[in-house]
Amino acid sequence: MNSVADVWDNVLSQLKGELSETTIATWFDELEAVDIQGNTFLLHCSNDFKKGYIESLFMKNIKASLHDIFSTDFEVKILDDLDYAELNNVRPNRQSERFTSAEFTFETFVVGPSNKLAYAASVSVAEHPAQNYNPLLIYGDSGLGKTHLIYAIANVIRRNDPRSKIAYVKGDDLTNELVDAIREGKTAEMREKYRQADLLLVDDVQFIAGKKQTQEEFFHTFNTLYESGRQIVLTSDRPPSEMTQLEDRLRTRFEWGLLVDVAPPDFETRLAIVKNKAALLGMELPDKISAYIAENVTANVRQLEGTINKILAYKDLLGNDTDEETVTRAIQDMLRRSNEYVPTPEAILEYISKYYSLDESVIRGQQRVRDAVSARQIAMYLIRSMTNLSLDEIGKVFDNRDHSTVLYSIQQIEKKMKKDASFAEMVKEIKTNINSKR
Ligand SMILES: Nc1ncnc2c1ncn2[C@@H]1O[C@H](COP(=O)(O)OP(=O)(O)OP(=O)(O)O)[C@@H](O)[C@H]1O
Repeated sequence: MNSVADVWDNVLSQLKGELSETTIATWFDELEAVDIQGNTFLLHCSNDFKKGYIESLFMKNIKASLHDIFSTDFEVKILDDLDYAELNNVRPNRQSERFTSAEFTFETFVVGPSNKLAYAASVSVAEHPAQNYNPLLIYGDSGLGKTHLIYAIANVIRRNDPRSKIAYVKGDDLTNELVDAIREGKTAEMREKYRQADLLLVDDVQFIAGKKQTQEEFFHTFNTLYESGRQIVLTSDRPPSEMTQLEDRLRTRFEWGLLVDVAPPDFETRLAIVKNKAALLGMELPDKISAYIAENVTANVRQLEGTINKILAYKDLLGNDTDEETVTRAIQDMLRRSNEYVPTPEAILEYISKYYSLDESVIRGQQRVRDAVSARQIAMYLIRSMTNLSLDEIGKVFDNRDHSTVLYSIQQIEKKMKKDASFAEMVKEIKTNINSKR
């Protein structure tokens, strides 16, 4: 099942077992599936009369079918034209909010030897777009501030010219978006969106490598923007020379402008980041404690942030001061997570298949029997939380499902774990057992 529309097709075929063909043809013909948001399935119907009729007579049937498909309860909401238009308008605004957020700015970015070149290049691009470095490509390991810097660029450009069109996309989403656009016959709209941008930001561009059609589209978008003097900023986890599956014509273009790397911060920078983050959270950390954190959490800034968030949570939960014991506990938690054994998706599937006594092919496949659905969702959740696979890559493991189906499954498990302690315990136990197989 690959999209909301596929889910809806499934619901309709289930309803055929309960309602007559005429009923379905008469009342359901103007309904279209729009989205799944959390546990709410959104439909749209322009005809108010039919909408009201379905709401009063058939909601139970729709909910029951969704329950059969996903083994969980759903709310169903039918949007009228006004709601529907609102839903579509809200989305673009959300993205632009990130560019005006005070969180990811140059002011909140701590500069040190490991990132000063990337910082200086970003400031230059923000102040003089498409003049000095086009494209700008920032590369480096995860959690070292690449996304922070491109948001900061967008922030300045938006501030200097509130009308500037900024397009932001993640490399893996670009492929998904293209697939959807092709399916819905909307490639022209998609092109328009990116080729009109004054500033194009592509985060984790390495994900387009090896994707033939995405690279083809991106090549033309790149050329259009570049030739008309618009700024392009890319981030990736490696330099273009190491993107083995990237087409040469893109590789050379990525290298036209400036390549800058971000490296793990040194002790002084880590210390400054710890102090900054703590201050932003309104927490006072004794110098000794800040230094202790900076000495022990060294891999990346995301871990430093995670440690500070944990200390804050312990303080809120336990009401204790930031003594060395609390901090050590928070750091150990962080480090344990980062040193964890990383199982392969195959190892996770193998364990779940035994646990549920289900054939692996059933878990990977499309069958919707109850156990298979739960086993599949748990497997997706565990692969996401125990490996570094992207949603897209996980989808491939499960019969080429798309990333939104994977995301949906993961959210279901997260919600169920929050609501149901014994279920959470069971998932934890499966995880521990997989970990113990190292
Ligand atoms: N030098 C820095 N100063 C302040 N905060 C930083 C710095 N570097 C990173 N951060 C913070 O660390 C977190 C992770 O950074 P970010 O998301 O930018 O990493 P990334 O390099 O894009 O990683 P990924 O490749 O995984 O997306 C963010 O909350 C960011 O604000």
